[in-house]
Order: sequence, then structure tokens, then C-alpha cells
Amino acid sequence: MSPTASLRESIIQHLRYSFGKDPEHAILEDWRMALSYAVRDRITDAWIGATGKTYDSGAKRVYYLSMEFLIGRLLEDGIVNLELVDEAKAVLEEFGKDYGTVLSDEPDAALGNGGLGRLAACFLESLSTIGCPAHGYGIRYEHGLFRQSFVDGRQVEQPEHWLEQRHAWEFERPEVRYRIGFGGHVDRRGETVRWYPAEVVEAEAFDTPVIGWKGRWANTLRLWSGRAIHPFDLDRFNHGDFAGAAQPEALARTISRVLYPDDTTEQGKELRLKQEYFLTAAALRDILRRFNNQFGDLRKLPAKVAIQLNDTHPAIAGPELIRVLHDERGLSFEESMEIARGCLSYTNHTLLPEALETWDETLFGRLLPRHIELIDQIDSTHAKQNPSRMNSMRADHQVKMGQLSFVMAHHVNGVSALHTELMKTTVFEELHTLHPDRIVNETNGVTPRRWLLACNPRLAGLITESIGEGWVDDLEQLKGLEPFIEDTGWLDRYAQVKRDNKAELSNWMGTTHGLHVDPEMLFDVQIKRLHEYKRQHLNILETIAHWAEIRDNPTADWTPRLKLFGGKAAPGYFFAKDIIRLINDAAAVINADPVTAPYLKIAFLPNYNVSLAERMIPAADLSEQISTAGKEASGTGNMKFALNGAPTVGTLDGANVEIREHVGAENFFLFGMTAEEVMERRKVEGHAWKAVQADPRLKRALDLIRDGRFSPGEPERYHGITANLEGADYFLVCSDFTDYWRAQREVDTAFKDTRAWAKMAALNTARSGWFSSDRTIRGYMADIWGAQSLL
Ligand SMILES: [N-]=[N+]=N[C@]1([C@H](N)O)O[C@H](CO)[C@@H](O)[C@H](O)[C@H]1O
Repeated sequence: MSPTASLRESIIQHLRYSFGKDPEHAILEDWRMALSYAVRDRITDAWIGATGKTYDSGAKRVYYLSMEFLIGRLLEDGIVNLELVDEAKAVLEEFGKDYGTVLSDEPDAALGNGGLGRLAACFLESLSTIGCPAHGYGIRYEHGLFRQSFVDGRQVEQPEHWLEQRHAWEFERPEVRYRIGFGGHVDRRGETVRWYPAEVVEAEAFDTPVIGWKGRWANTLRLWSGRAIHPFDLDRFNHGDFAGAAQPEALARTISRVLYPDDTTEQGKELRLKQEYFLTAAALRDILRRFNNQFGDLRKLPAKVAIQLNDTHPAIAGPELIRVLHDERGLSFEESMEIARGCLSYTNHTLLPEALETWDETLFGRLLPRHIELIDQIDSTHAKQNPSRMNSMRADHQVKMGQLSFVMAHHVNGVSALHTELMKTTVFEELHTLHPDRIVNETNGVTPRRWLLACNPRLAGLITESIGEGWVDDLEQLKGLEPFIEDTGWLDRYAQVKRDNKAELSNWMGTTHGLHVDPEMLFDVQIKRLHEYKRQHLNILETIAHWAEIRDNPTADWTPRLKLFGGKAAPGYFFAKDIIRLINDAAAVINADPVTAPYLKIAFLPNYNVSLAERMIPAADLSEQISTAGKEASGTGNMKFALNGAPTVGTLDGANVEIREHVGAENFFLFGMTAEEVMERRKVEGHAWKAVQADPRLKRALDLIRDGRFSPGEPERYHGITANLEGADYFLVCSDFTDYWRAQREVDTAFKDTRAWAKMAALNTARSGWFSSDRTIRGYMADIWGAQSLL
């Protein structure tokens, strides 16, 4: 039977027997679910096969612990990785269903905030593509990252409900439950130490298979959901306390109810710490159960188990593993600490002081009374082993999770070359001196299956036609495109792909948001979380200055530009929310200006998420990566844009540095201070004011904002922003403005020469192969985990 016929049969079978529908009466969601089940069946075969091979081989396993997995949608990922796109399209077409419409019916699994969460998802897909035995461990949040909408230009948050629709991709595992304790007290009898938690919640497993390229392997993402041991209190019910009767269930579910919406900022909230311990303790229980079933001798643990901590969020893993090995299994503290350290490695994702997790010792001690004791013992053991050590992880009545993670890890890695070097000279300076071989670099990457093959089929088709399909799991083969780039005919086809992608996005913006834009404009895109260090306010300042300049000289040969924004601000981050409002207010005025309308438009698309990124990135001409140098640890959107033929306007920050090295300085619009120059500039008294006085364009843009040009009814609305920029301006928006303006005008000039621009764009694609998450994962496997592919 042909693959199409076999897929058709599976879909019809599932429509009928899984959803009780025949094609005539099936609704869109039925078709989406039936297709999903048909794809899931094929994934499950690979999954069970991989699980068996892993067990039989006795291979070392990788465990990726993360509070976030920003998965997005999974149906298209399954179809593409199983190479069933044409088959799925053919079957749906036969029944008059549109492939894109069926795919878009799936809600995003928004179980993450931004780069850190998406990186975890790309890593799992690469681990499966490579055939490296691995599990992802996370939390099955009932509500992922909030839905964003705009009311009068302001961000409004609404709860996200991904689980309210039927979800095809998880298998509930009622047999996999662990009791996780909190609070209570520690009892000591001689050498025996026992922790008696006051509150116990059950963690129940929900498994999602993660398929790799060509369906050759599939690993497991195991997400924990909070359950009450005794969900219903009948006694209280019988006494008429109906709410009280349901309370045990409600309390337990609270732990996995919602994702904390902060990106690169710690919360310090008790529930967050409970979530972190809940995930970590359940994961370690599961890891040790599987290890015991297969190997038994705990001294072998480091040889068979590699546990990666995705930032400090699961850092409690060190003390928890020691607690189980020492308190429950009777090994000595020293041996338990060595075995634990032999298993654990930690990735740092940010240097921002406000993002480095530190917990108040009282809160920590109340919630985890045994762990704080073990942390003190870890700290004193480390001090004994390193007499010259100054800084304790327990200073100032805090528990410093960054130091704990470093001390309890055999390797610590940064996520870009620049970031890793800065780790050694800033946050981990002393620990790096004490342990000079522990820090390694593993520059981030992105999966080319989702971020090129699936989201940009036009470009993927042209590439495969030109160099074959080997690039899909060996992305550096894209270099093979360079000879084609010299052929103007091929280059024109490359440019046409971008034009068609832009037309598709314009149509979509027209139908869904009533935003009608000319696809011939330069699509200048900044999509990422809202944060001052990412400097969306520098972008809108330049846009306003540009608008004013066009109004001065409307007949000049301006390059028509569409400024596209997307991104959420943490609900409590008011300065970031003000930047969103300013962008929307400026858009309202500038888009309505007949003088400049042909040359400048602004659009802020609401509810930016993985699926919207997949729609916007293939249509981008220019990638905005304009963070203050030294602040963006890596960035991963920057890699996706370069891969999809959007040159970067950016600073020497994070992975921008390596992108520029790979694509060539001539194919990158560099501006701004370096990380060192930033440190120097901050020492200059009144650096912002000086910059404003030196640049009339900047001054005028600030004046327009301060005078209420974009908030006529409330002139003082943005005084918070202008006062900050003309005052402290910690992220040096004003000091980098003039050079940013220069770079943007260079972009205008370059874009006019369509062939030269197409060449620059194509060279970005051809030379971005190194930024595949397959390359990154191979680095972790070799440098950190000592894990092998079983393919
Ligand atoms: N947390 N955190 N950190 C980040 C991102 N915000 O999620 O991790 C990402 C993944 O490593 C980085 O690319 C990004 O620069 C960094 O800020």
C-alpha cells in the first residue's frame, strides 16, 4: 500500500473509531485529531523501538531537566520528520480540507517564556534526530504562557487554555506517580537522619514522544502533573463544606497549574520554589527507579546517567540526590556528593543579576528543611576542599543557586563564546579560578527541521533541489549553495522565495489583523520577549526619528520599510509594558500619516509565540538583534533569521558575534559598543545626556515622545521612558543611537540593490549551518555527557 493510501486508511480509521465520525460529519478539530493520531501511531512505533534499543544496549542516558519546554505545535513537526507532507496534503485535499487550516487548529503548547524554553524543545528534537537516548523532564502546566492582546495599545493578559482542547500528543501514565514532600521537620537518631514532610503531593507522569528526522528514533518528554493523594474529602462534603471537600485536589493541582511568566528575572515566590523541587524530586525518583531496574550499583550512576540542569531552576537536584543517596540509601555524605557531582552539569543562560536565583534562607528552610542542611554541608565541604575560597553559597542569609549549581556540577557551560568568557570574569570569577577546567562553551543552536524545512518550504525546496536533502540533518552542507549564489538565475529564484513568503505574511496580516502592507517594503523584524536589555525602545526611537526625517524631506529616495514587532512583557514589568504601548501609539500616528505612509509602516502583532515566529521569520528581510553588548547570553532568534535569509542589524553581543564570523562581516550590519566599551561608557558621567546633545535626531525623537505627540490625550504618558533614557539609561540606548541610525541607513542603501541584497541574504543561509542544534547537542554529548548515538 502506498504511503498516501496507508495514511488515508489510518485517518479514516481514527475518525471513525477514535472520534465516532465519518468524513461527511467530521469537524475541523476531528480532522486535526484523526490526522494527529495517524501520525502519532507511526511515531509510537519508532518510540517503542528506541526505548527497547536503549534498554538492550545498556547505554548511558541523558536527562534534561527544565522548568520550560516551549514546544509550540507538534502535528506539523511529526508530519515533516516522518516525511509525510505530500501524503497528508493529498489525503486532506481529497476530502476538501486545507492542510494549513488543519495544522493551525492545534493550540501551541506554550510551556515556556522564550529562548531558554525553546532551546530545550530544539534540543530534544536534535537528541532524537541524532539517536541519543534521552528524557526531557518538565512540568505539565495546565496554563502555559499567558495570551497577549492589546486594548488601546496596552498589553492585556488572559490565561492560556491549551488543555481545554483535545490534545493528541500525550500519554497519561497513571502507574508512574511519586509522592513529593514539602515543609515538616528533620528527625535525627544517631547517624540516621529522616525528613518528615508536612505536606505531600503526588507527581503523575504524562509522556510525549519526541520524533527525530526520518522517524528513526524517538525520545520521551515526561511532564509532571500535581495530584492529591486523597483528592476528595467526603467528610467535609457531608458537612456541607463543598469547597472544602474539593480543596485537597485544588491545592495539589496548584503546583502545576501555571507557568511563571517571567523571562530572565527570578520570582522568589514560594510556589515557584515548590514547582522547582516538585519537578526535580519527581525526575530524580524516576531516574533512580529506571537505573535500579537496570544497573543497581549506585556507584555506576555517573557512568550511566547524565543530568543537565537547564539554568538554576532545577539546581535543587544536587542536594536532593545527596539526600536520597545519603539519607535513604546509606552512602556516606562525601561519596553521595561525588556521585551526584559525577552526574550533574549546569547551563547558565544569563548574567543579569536579577535573573540569578537566590532564595531567602527562612523560606527555603521552611519548605525544604533537610535540603538547607545538606547545602550547608556541601558549602563547608567545598570550603574545606578550597581553603582560599572567599564567597559562600550561603552568604547574606540567602541560598545562591548559581553557586550551588556550579559546585555540584562536573561541567558548567555558557551558551555563546562571548557569554562563556564573560561568565569567567563576572558571576563565576572566583569559582572559575578555583575550578579552571569546569566551564566550557556550547553555543546555542536551532533545529533546522522546524526552523527551515517546516516553516519555509519554498526555501527548503529550492535548497534540496540544488544540493539534495542531506542538509536537513547535516546543516553545514548548506555551504554547498555558495556556487549557486554566483548564478544570477538561481539568485533570482532565491529572491522570489522571499517575495512569496512576504506576500503570504502580508495576506495573513490582512485577513487576521486588518493590517494591509505592501510586500515590496523592507520587512524589518524584531520579535522576542520585551526587556530593556533587548532595546525595543532603541528600535522605536530610531523609527520615530526616521519618520520625522521623511516628513522633512518626503520626496527623497527613501527605502519603504515595514517595522514589525512581536513579544510579550512579563505582567509585572511595567517599563516593558510601557514600551509596548509606545510602539502601538507611535504606529497609530505614523501609519495614519499620508506624507510618510508609502515609506514607513509599523505593526505590532499580538500574542507572539512559536507558531507566529514560524510565520514571520521566513518573510523577514532584516533581523533586529540590538541588545546592549554583554547582556544577551546568546539569542536563538538571530540564528533562525540568518538561516531564513534575513541579514542581521546588530551589536557584538551573544551569538551575534559568531553569526557575523560565520556569515562574513560584509553580510552583517554591525553597530554599537562592544561589551568592554559598554562597561567604560557607563563610567562616563551623564553619558545619556551627552549623547542626546550630540545627536539632534535623537533629541527630536525624545522631544516628540515627551511632548505627547503619540499620546495627545496624555502628554506625560511616556515621561517614565524619556526620563530614564535621558537619565540613567543603564542599557545605553542613547549612546548607541547614532551608530544604530548609521547602520539602518546603510541597510536602506543596500536593500535598493535587489541582487546584491539577495546575495547577502543567500550567503546568510549558506553559512548558518553551524547554528544547528544538532551541532550543539553533539558538543554536549562529547564535552559534557559522554553519551553516544545508538543510530
Ligand atoms: N533565561 N534565560 N536566558 C535566555 C532567554 N532569555 O531565555 O536563554 C536563551 C537560551 O540560552 C538565550 O539565547 C538568551 O540570550 C537568554 O537571555
